[in-house]
Amino acid sequence: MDTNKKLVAEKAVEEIKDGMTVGLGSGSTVYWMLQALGERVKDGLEIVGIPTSQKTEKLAKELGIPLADFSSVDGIDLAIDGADEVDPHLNLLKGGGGSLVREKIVDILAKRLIIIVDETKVVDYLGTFPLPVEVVPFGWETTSKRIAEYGCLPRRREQNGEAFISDNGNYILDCDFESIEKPAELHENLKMLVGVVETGLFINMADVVMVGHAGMVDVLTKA
Ligand SMILES: O=C(CO)[C@H](O)[C@H](O)COP(=O)(O)O
Repeated sequence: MDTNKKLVAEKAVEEIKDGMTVGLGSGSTVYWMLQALGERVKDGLEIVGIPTSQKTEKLAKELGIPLADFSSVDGIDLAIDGADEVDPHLNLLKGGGGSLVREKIVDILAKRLIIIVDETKVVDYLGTFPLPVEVVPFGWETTSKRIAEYGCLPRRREQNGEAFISDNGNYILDCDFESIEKPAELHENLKMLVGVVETGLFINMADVVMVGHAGMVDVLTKA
């Protein structure tokens, strides 16, 4: 399985050129992207990265990938990120690693967003993977009940028996919808709820999805 993740990650890194400011996504597929990018930087590639999570920041530093101060960059040329699900319209469900807010802030700024996944992530409808929704801790039980009215079962994410805390100091509710037929509408409705910071639905954001399967890479582009 990791062979496909590595393959697709290496293919995406070929798109990075000298002088670019690059959004660095999060997750186990992005791990391979960072490894390949670290090698290219060692060979002289000159780029700066904007990490989307503390984990990515730490790994990028270890690999010698130069990072920019986000507040000082004019724009992002290219972002490369993973996803938990991709639908036929290239809408995404993300946040399995809990980094959805920073990922969305960085990915939305990028002139081009490349998503790297293996074939297990490609679905007809989003929602088999529970939708991560980041909420502020204050009054989270109330927020959770209001989210549930949209037809899901929200569960607060736990780690080592404690509430999982995002890089932004918030909780993540994993919301089991089973199937999301209208992701754009659902995203807009959930965003309207006070207490919701962001949802893991990335609508109309990806320009390219690279899918690794059976030792090959399929490139899906927006119709
Ligand atoms: O959204 C994410 C983290 O918040 C990741 O991109 C997503 O979970 C995919 O991760 P992986 O490549 O490990 O399957």
